[in-house]
This record gives sequence, structure tokens and C-alpha cells, in this order.
Amino acid sequence: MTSTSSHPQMTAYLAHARWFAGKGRDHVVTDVTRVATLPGPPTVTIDVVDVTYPDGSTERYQMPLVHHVEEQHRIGHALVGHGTDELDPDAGERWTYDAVHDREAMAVYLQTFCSTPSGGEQAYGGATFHRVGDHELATDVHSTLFSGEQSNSSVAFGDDSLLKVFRKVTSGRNPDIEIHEVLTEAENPNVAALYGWVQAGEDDLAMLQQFLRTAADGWDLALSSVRNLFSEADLHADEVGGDFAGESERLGAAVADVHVVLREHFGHDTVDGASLAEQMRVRLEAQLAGVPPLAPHADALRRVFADLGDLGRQEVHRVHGDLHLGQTLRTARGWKLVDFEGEPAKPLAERRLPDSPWRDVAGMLRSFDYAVESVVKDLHEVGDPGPQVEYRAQEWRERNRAAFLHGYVERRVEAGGSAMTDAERALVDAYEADKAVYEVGYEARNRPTWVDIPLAAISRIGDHA
Ligand SMILES: Nc1ncnc2c1ncn2[C@@H]1O[C@H](COP(=O)(O)OP(=O)(O)O)[C@@H](O)[C@H]1O
Ligand SMILES: O=P(O)(O)O[C@H]1O[C@H](CO)[C@@H](O[C@H]2O[C@H](CO)[C@@H](O)[C@H](O)[C@H]2O)[C@H](O)[C@H]1O
Repeated sequence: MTSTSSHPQMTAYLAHARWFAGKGRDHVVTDVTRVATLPGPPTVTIDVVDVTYPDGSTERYQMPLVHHVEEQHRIGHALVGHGTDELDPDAGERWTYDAVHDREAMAVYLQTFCSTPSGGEQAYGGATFHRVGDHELATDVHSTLFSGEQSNSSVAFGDDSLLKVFRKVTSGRNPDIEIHEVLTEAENPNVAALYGWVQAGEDDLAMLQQFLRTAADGWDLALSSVRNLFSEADLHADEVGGDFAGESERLGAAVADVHVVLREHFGHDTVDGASLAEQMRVRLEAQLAGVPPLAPHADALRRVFADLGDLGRQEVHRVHGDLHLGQTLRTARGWKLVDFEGEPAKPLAERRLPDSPWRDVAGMLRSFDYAVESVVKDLHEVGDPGPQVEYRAQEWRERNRAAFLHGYVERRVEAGGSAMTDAERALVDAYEADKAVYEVGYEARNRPTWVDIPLAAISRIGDHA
């Protein structure tokens, strides 16, 4: 059922939603399609809205909605609209809210998953709920919306399961679900187990997975290690409390383990190394047009990619695609990787293509640089941290990058792969430059005060080119 009249309330709600990519641009919700009504009470619907921009481009977003007869003051911040619902006029006047903010609505989602048979599926209108494995979902629990929601909305059910509602609807299999399903079936210990998902036709709408109760964010852990080091400027990284190198090495092994499963399951191929270098050059040229701070480094970067030399054939397979410390969680049972959606800006079809595993490795290496430099940046805000801190920063960066790489390569060799070749080392260096180029664009758009971190890395690369 679709409504094509104007939707001013929905248009206004999107303008302030954190996950709405069109914030700050003129936009209008042109169509609303009701995909499903879930068995309540309260009445919960899954709507998909079409957003149109002045240049004629369109995007689709998912809006799980809860419709109450009475106003719900406790979730007033999530009010989408009040009045008669065009898609259900017989229901009379209702107060409609973004469902992820409402515990009663989330209990309906959970109940719907519970009544879906293990390993089976159940359809509600145009939405199909799927269950994976035999985990018995806890139902006597409260739901909590994660406050850091960015491109999606994540809701924890107690400390048992986690629902991730994908906001931007893109046609085709969502790589996060697809990869979690494969790694769960392979019993890989480095991800949260997949418990189920919601699908509408060809589109994946949401994913239910194991809640990692003992998880600590890898980015936060790395920052506290750096801060520890800086608090004792006379001590080396291996002498001061909070040394991270052991964790970095284990994280490298975890990434290698995940790569082994992805390679086996989705298959692998080889491509001419020169074509990977050419892709980096093309990405650079595309970024240069819209990101002025990159311009002074353009020639040095072009040289880095042009000088890659004869890399021979290089292996490609499915990878994470946007790996950094913020996508890692340290639990009591070791490291877990999250968010296999790939680079957010890329079209979905491209994110599912095989890619070089060294791209993920380079993403993590860049992240160790980010961790240390973001703490240095904080120190600069309160005065000059002095040369000793710069020296320690470099020490932390090199120590943890080396440990991660060692952990990765060693596990790869244990799994039957080869040691790192000179060509692969050159490829990792180039992927780091490539990622730093992407980061300059990302920071210029989202966090302009951070742009110096990838720019400084590019300058260092340029000095050696
Ligand atoms: N299975 C999980 N258990 C507990 N916390 C998780 C789990 N998966 C992700 N998280 C937390 O939720 C945050 C958002 O998850 P993520 O998959 O990166 O969503 P998004 O696509 O919105 O960025 C992560 O930074 C992580 O801290
Ligand atoms: O939103 P995603 O997590 O998919 O990734 C995007 O945002 C990241 C920032 O949160 C960005 O990562 C960059 O900043 C990180 C620190 O905040 C740092 O660890 C990464 O190395 C750095 O690339 C990521 O690139 C972007 O795709």
C-alpha cells in the first residue's frame, strides 16, 4: 500500500534524524509504502519512504513506526506525526512515533522474532522474518536504543540480542547480514552470532544478532593505551601500563581468521596488481575534484600509485571493506569485528565485490595512526605537548602497527597461506595512501578539525615517494 500525497510531518522528522544522509539538503518525502503491520498491540508498521531532492535524485529510508491512540509524552522526541493515517484511515486519529524509541514497539519486534521457527521464516504482509540457529531469545527484557546511532539504529534487548535497523534501503542482499550468516555458520569466533533478519522482497531491512555483553570498543581501548603512555613520557610503550601490542597482535590474527572464512566461502580470484593501482588512481582523481586540501599532495600521491611497479597477480575475495578500530570490540572471549556493510558511500553492488584483503589490513594500520594522533590533537588543544610526546606517539604507532601486521601474517601462514611478499608490502603501503585520501574527504565533510590527521599521513607518504 503506497501513499503518494505530500508528507510534511515525515519530511520534517527526517530533517533531524541522525541517520538521515540528506540532512541540510532540501528534501521532500514523496511516497510512503506500508510494507508490513506486525502483530501488536501496539500497532507497529514497517514503512519505507521515498525521499526526493531538488536535483531529482531519490533515496529510500526505512521507518518502523508505532501508532498510539494516546499521546506518549515519554517518547515525545520521537514523534513523527499526529492525525489520521492515510494508509489506515479507519484507525482514526493516532499519535505516530519512530518505533525504535518505544519499548512497547520493540517488544512487538522481539515477539515477532520469537514466534518465527528456528531456521525458518514467517511472513507479515510484505516483510519476512527469518531465524538462524537455535538460540532461545530472552523476552523478559527491556529494549535500549544505542545513543551513538549513526547510519543505522541499533536496539539492545537486555544483554541478550541486538536489533540493527538499516535505515537506508538499498536493493539487494545487505553485506552485514550476508557475511554474519556465513561466519555464524562457520562458527567463527570473531563476530557476534546472527540470530535472524527481516527482509522485504529483495531488500534487507534489519538484522538480529548476539549482544556482546562484555564488549569494550577497540577504539576506546586504544585511546586509553595511548593516554597511559603519554602520562609517563619517560617510559617506553613496553614499560608503561596499558601496552596495547598484545591486543594489536591478537586483533591481526582475528582479522586473518575472518578473511580465511570469507575466502573459502565466497571464493577467491586473482587480478592484475596494476588494475588495483589504477583503481586507487581513479579514486584519487574523483576525490580531488571536491576536496581542496588534497590538491597540494596530488602529484606525490599520483607518483605513489604510478610507481607501484609490477605487482603481479594479486588475490581478491570478499572483505570487510571499512575496517578500523571503531569496528572492533574486545570481549572476554577475544576480538570481534562488527559492521560488515563496507564503505558507506559506495553503491551496494560495489561493496559486495571481491577486493584485496590488504585493503582491510591497511584500514587497521591507518586506524592505529588515528588513535595516537587524535590524542596528540587533544593535547595540542591545551598547549604544546613538546617533542617527547611526538616521539612517544611515533613509538606507539609503529609498535602497534607492527604487532597487528605480525599477528595477521602469522595466522595467515598457520592457515596455509604464504608469508608476506615484497609486492604485498608495497600494496599495503599504497592502500594506506588510498585510505588516507578517502579519510581526507570523509573528515572534510564530517569532522573538519580532524582533517590534519590523514593529511599528515599523506605528507609522510609523499616524503618517501
Ligand atoms: N553484537 C554487538 N553487541 C554489542 N554491541 C555491539 C554489537 N554490534 C555492534 N555493537 C556496538 O554498536 C555500535 C554500532 O554498530 P555498527 O554495526 O557499527 O552500526 P552502524 O552501522 O550504525 O555504525 C558499534 O560501535 C558497537 O559499539
Ligand atoms: O561510519 P563508519 O564506522 O562505517 O566509518 C566511517 O567513519 C569513521 C569514523 O568514525 C571513519 O574512520 C576514521 O576515523 C576513525 C576514528 O574515529 C579511525 O579509527 C579510522 O582509521 C578513520 O578512517 C571511516 O573511515 C568512515 O568510513
